[in-house]
Amino acid sequence: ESHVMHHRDLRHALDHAFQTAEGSLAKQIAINQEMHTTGVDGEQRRRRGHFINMFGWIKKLNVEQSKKAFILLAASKQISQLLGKTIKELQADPKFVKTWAEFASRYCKPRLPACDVATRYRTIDGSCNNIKQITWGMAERPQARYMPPVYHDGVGTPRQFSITGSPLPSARHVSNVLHNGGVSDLLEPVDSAMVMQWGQTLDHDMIDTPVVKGHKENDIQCCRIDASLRAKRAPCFHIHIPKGDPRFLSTCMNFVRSAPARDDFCKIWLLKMTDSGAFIPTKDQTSCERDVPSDYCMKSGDLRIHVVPSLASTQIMMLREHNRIATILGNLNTHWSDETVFQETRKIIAALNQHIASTEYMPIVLGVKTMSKYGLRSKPRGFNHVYNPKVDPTIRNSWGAASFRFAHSAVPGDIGGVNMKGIPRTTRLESTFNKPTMVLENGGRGSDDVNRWLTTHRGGKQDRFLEPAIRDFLFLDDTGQSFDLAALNIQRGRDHGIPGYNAWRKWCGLPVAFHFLSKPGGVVDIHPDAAKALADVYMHPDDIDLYSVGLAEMLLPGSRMGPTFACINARQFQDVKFGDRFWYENNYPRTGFTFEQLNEVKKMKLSNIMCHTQPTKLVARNLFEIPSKKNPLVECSHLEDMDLRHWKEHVYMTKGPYVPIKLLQKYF
Ligand code: HEM
Repeated sequence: ESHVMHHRDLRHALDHAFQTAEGSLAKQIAINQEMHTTGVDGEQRRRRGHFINMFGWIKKLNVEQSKKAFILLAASKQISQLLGKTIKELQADPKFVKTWAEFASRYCKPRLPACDVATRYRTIDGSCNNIKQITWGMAERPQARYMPPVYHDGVGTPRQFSITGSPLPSARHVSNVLHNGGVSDLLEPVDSAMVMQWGQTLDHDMIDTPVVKGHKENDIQCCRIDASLRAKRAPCFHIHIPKGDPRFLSTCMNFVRSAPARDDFCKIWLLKMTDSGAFIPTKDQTSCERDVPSDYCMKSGDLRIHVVPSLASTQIMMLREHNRIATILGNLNTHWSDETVFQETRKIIAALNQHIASTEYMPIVLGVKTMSKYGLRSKPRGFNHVYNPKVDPTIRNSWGAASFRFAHSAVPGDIGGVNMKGIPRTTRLESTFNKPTMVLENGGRGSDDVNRWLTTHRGGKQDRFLEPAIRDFLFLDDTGQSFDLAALNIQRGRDHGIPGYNAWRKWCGLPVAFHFLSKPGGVVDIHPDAAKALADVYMHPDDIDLYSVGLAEMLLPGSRMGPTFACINARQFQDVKFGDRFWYENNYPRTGFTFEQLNEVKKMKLSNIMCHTQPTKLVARNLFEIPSKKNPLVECSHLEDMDLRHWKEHVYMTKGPYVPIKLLQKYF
């Protein structure tokens, strides 16, 4: 009927919908202010809520965008109610879509950056990487999707029912049955804890600190009222805690935000550091807990740096490497401006990140076979020109909210340090959350001990179980309350509208499951024990939350994940690689490396960086595997190292005048 609806009536309805939405926003702001003063769920528990919220921090810049997004979502719900039509039906009506776009336009003019397409370097926010689609992969943009979302109401309420009609199990219940301890059916890995840690470091680089707890202006949404990105609706998204649960858990989870994405592996490693090589203090001293008077919260470019000492320690390693390289380049090229030294160094650090991810990290977690299938292997030498301007590198929410959280299972229950004499000590992980003490000991040299520990001790087993440190005691506070990371992940998936198991199996070209048995027609990639646990909590294989089932699948040989996670993770890395104009192996004279420079980058391993940045004399060549006969400790001086003399004012720095945009577009 809507297409026969009188134009004036439609305008009237839309007017009403937007006015109501503005009203709801005002109410929401009042609730938020209340939350801000009382903590997420009450005065006493303020601190724990504060830390979980840091994963959804609000930056001033995005508050306005967030408000607009809220209005768009509220208005789309209103109009759907007013006209008695589903969003899908409305989207199919061209007249409606046109009028909606007109009304929505004032809420969704994207703030587009001005691009200097001739620049040699990545922009800070990742914009203009793709010359035609300048926001692809840019920071602070909504996440994209591989598949349309699945919401209870088709707009934004998380899934609540099984396809059979009965209620979905509570996220905590799933966590209790599927992710709690138990004897693993998998082999003991030789992975060092650095595998786990590098994963988190990489992930935090690819998904910048989520800044908006609501979705931002989104041009797609404006034209199609596509609620694929969500707005914050209420202070709390409750996780039902089953009766008799042994833990005193918070039932309240902060809301999804459309986490911004970065297309590259490149964080701006701040140049400013303390004399002993740690991050300097930040102005905001509330982003960590200071147990010792000399502790301080660090300024690193990512608020989440304190979450575990091992994250801060690896970031410090990269900070020092940046400054080491910058010093050498500055001495080699005394006539370069500060900016040139900074940018050339930043370019090398980004390349090292991509190189280590592709040649050391991914072969372990994805496995070489999957990497080959998705074109993810770097060439041992020389260029490997892969850029394809049609590929959108934007982070997909199935990756951020589910599949790349796979390594939460490898988070060990202990964390520790190994001092210069090789003497180790360990602490329970839960006593270190958000505390910089371990890292800042000895003026920041505590991080060296942590890095030595990470590379010489095993990580947690990659299976479907999470350590109590994060499943029961995440962000434990004085009142004894905490979070369950597995439950958060499951709930987050529903919050993001991530479709269930079979939808992903189909998307990946894998057989779908009609029953819970580990035989044809069933959950063939799942061990019978795990399949039984799944059958205990879910009514139908279609319903299974992606995070849980991804962990439950048996690992592909030579990898740390099952076929469904491997498919989504590999696809995301593929998009990030092929959609990156600045991919380190690309053969572009202005923006890329010279042949010689690239080969220097390709000599490097994480062990080189470790040797450069801390007074460690002995390292294993492969820092992702604990030292063994096969992977013995060697002297740092025995490692092949990169020669930065190839960066002495090279022809590529001076060559060529400004290239007109038209020409460039043709060229790329
Ligand atoms: C070392 C201990 C770790 C802790 C304490 C930790 C904790 C957390 C927390 C609290 C969240 C937010 C949960 C939510 O509210 O949705 C999160 C998100 C996430 N974690 Fe972890 N994590 C750890 C390690 C890892 C590792 C090893 C990986 C992967 C290799 C990883 C990947 C992710 C990803 C991809 C997200 C989503 C990030 C976003 O959307 O911004 N984490 N983690």
